Amino acid sequence: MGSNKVMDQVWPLRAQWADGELRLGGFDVTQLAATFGTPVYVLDEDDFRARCAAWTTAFPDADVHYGGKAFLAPAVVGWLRELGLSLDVCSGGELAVAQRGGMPPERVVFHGNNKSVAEIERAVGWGIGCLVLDSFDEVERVARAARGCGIRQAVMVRVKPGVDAATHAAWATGGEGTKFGLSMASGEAAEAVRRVLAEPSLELVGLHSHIGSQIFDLGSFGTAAERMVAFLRAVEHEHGVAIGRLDLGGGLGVHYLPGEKEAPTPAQLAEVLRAVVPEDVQLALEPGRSIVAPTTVALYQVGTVKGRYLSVDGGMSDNPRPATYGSAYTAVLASRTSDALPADFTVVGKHCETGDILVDGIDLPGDVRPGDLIAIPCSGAYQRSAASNYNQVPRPPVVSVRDGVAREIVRRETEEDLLRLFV
Ligand SMILES: Cc1ncc(COP(=O)(O)O)c(C=O)c1O
Ligand SMILES: N[C@@H](CCCC[NH3+])C(=O)O
Repeated sequence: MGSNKVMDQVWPLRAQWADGELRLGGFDVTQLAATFGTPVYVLDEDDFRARCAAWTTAFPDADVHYGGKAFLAPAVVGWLRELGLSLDVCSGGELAVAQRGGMPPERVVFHGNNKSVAEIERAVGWGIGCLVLDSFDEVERVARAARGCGIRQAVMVRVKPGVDAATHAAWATGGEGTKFGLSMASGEAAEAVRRVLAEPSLELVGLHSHIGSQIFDLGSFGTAAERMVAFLRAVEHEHGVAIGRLDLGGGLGVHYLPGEKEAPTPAQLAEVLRAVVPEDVQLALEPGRSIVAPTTVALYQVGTVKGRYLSVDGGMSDNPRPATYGSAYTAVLASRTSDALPADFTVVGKHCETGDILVDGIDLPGDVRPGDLIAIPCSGAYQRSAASNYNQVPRPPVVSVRDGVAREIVRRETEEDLLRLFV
């Protein structure tokens, strides 16, 4: 067990193996577990900041909107604000977190295929930077809300570019079959543009596409960009207007397992897009997973060891990804070293389903025992943000570590929190 087991891209940049245990942001995992309990999500704030900087450096002239759905908290909003990033939200709840975190409204973009009238009115009334229109219904609804506020609302139209990028079917959003956006091929998107331009209370500032999430093939981003640029030029030609902005969404993939070849970087994506997007078009991007996933490690305590089953104190309620999508993770014994021969374990949670598996088949020291801490890296995206209270299990906290300070940015949920919902 050497330090090399935390040198892989799946770990936060400053994860170390020191004095026989895993250290995150300068804190031993046993210390973090003693202070905050387990399960706990530990987020390395410096790593988060460095990954944001990698995007803004790779795209110095673009607007980088962090995809808040991956993981959002008011503290995160504060970091984004400081770092000059903007924010993409897709619900009233995410909007509320943006507001709590003090994000200026003009730096927020609101997505979603079914924003409620109340959400639209709230966003417009707040002075939100932009709404991304996803249907003809929304063209009318947002126009009405803007008229009601006596303003002209900046909007984009979400377009299906017809790009089927290689990823899990549930995360692919660029093809004709998706529920998101309006079809370029069928003429629906062009019709939406016409309707927007006919509404005096709407200002068409750009076009938007997002081809999906966890995508490694840069060529797919390039193809989508080419189609969107061609569409943008066609719209400009048809209507004699300049559409200054192209938002190409998020979706850059990360690796969850050690030893895989390096994931594509923002700089590599920038190279591909620079070759396609003309200089007079302002680019916007919406990375979520690629910023936050590798910054965070999930820490669990082993409760029971039964044959190959290693049961920990969390599970599918705090990380639904393996049970939902069959997503693969790695895990390490984090609280001590061991010379015991490795054995093949299945790390399972405490929920009442056989499918409540966190890591399906992993070599861990054969003497792993109750009380040990297990760390699962690359746990920052779509885990705590997608957590549930299945089996009335309270959701774990998120602790950020930086500069010798470890603090809860999302506190642990309590049973009182759960009981407060019942009438
Ligand atoms: C519109 C939009 N933008 C950005 C994102 C963020 O994607 P990712 O976390 O894969 O970067 C998503 C989620 O897939 C999305 O739906
Ligand atoms: N929830 C998915 C990603 C969804 C992408 C959101 N638009 C995941 O866990 O990877």
